[in-house]
Amino acid sequence: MTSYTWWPVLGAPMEDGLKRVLAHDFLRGLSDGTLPREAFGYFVIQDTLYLGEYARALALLAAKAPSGAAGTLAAHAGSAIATELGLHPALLEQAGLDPALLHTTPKSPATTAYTSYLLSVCAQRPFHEGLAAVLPCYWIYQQVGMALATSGSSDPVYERWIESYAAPDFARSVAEMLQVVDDTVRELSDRQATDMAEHVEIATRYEWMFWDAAVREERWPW
Ligand SMILES: Cc1ncc(CN)c(N)n1
Repeated sequence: MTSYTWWPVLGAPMEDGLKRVLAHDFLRGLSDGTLPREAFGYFVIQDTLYLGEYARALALLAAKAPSGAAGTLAAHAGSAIATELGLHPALLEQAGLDPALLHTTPKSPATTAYTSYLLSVCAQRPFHEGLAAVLPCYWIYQQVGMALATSGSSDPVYERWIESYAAPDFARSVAEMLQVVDDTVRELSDRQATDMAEHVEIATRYEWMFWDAAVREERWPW
């Protein structure tokens, strides 16, 4: 990471967030197999809802991107849906949960907040700010996948989830996005780089909140 131009500018808020994420009960439970199936199912369903909006956010960014990055972002908007979403129904089934829940569950408060934030930044703010908002989504999941893969999980369903984020295919797509971030940061003023760092910090907090909502099985008050 240290070889990237963006790392000194954007690395600190994500590293801090990553420590908190790795210490969270959700990921500890995924790793040692104690995570309740209900919390995992809640996460997978909410993640499906999240990924649909996330793909839209990437498509909005693709439309604003400089020509060198537009193709990468447009391709990612498609692959976010194809690869990650492809896994979710199978994970639910393997976990003994009903995949039909994918079609009947509404977005939770945390999912609503995170996806609304991503969509508004990508639609209404300059390209570099939107890019900063989606960066933790890539970087944190890759780091989580690699960290958890060192010991794996005794639970085969959780192990399958971990493997998907420790896989070379995911690493390749993260590397593509990190390169886009690098090319972007090189062209920015200090003020613009600070704006990026603020979005990285907010999105990193949302990543933590997303796992936290799953453990609490967060619901709307009515
Ligand atoms: C909430 C969330 N953040 C990130 C990722 C990884 N694309 C994800 N699947 N879900």
